[in-house]
Amino acid sequence: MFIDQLIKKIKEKKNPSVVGLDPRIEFVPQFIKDKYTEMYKTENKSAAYAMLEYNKFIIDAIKDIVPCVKPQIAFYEAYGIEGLEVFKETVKYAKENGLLVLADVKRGDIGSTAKAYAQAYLGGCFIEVDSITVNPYLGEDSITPFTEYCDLNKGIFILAKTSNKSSEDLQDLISEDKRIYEIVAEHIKKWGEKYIGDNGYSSVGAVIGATYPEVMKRLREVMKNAYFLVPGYGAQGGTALDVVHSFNEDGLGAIINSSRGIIAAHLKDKYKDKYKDEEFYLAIRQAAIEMRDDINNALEKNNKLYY
Ligand SMILES: O=C(O)c1cc(=O)[nH]c(=O)n1[C@@H]1O[C@H](COP(=O)(O)O)[C@@H](O)[C@H]1O
Repeated sequence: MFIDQLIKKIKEKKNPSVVGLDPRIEFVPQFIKDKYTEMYKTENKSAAYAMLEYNKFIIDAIKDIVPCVKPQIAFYEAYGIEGLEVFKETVKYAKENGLLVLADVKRGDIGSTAKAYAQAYLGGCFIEVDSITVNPYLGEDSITPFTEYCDLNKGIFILAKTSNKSSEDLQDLISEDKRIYEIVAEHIKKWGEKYIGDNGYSSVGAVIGATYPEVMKRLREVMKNAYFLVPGYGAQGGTALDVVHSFNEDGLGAIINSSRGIIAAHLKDKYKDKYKDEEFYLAIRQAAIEMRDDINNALEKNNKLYY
């Protein structure tokens, strides 16, 4: 089961965090950009391949620290065909280096179309990843084509309560005395029941923003067996003390994402003067270690540290 593989990696690395590979050209150090500007005539191609090299530096710097990476496809789509090639190469490189890949693609469509999306990402027709993010608002027949792959060692994380401010517009509305996100959570629980692995967790997980710790507490009660993917730590203001609520008492149950907070660490004042341009990846490594320690310390304080 995907979820048991994820838990195994989390335990091996003693780290319940994931680095979001969400590259922006302005994050890429000049020495890499110069190399690709010389190599390729078109701006799109040179930018995309510069981002690939930057991603590879990041993967090399964090592969012994984190269990997985979460590339968000929008940052690759923005560079067209070359961007998509770079997405595929990034996934391939991460897998070759022993990392699980949670592709953030947020798919959701009518069943027949969802089947094609599932084929593309979980069936390997475009690229084979370990899990993807899914949008639940089209209901059960839009989810089944993805959950069917959970029998084949794949997983999904379904949006329950997103980290952005405007998630309140729809997700917090009340229907029959419940918030919409609570109703979604009940569905996620039901959809995941068939896919519970050896550790008691389902390969059908939920996305809950780090920016809503109170909601996290509530949804932890609703979905005991769901693994939570928790974005919003760092750049969006979520803290280790906030995300502690996403873990169960067994110290498992959540994986916390940070993208900009890690992959742009070399641009922060804190590290800028410490590392040369060519050593940018050392700042990224240090930021990933600090995030791991920050979360583990908070778990320990709350008697939830597993290892
Ligand atoms: O599904 C996600 O990963 C996601 C859900 C959500 O509610 N909020 C959220 O920020 N994300 C993604 O998580 C990442 C957060 O990036 P940073 O804010 O840079 O750490 C981005 O890739 C977002 O698209």
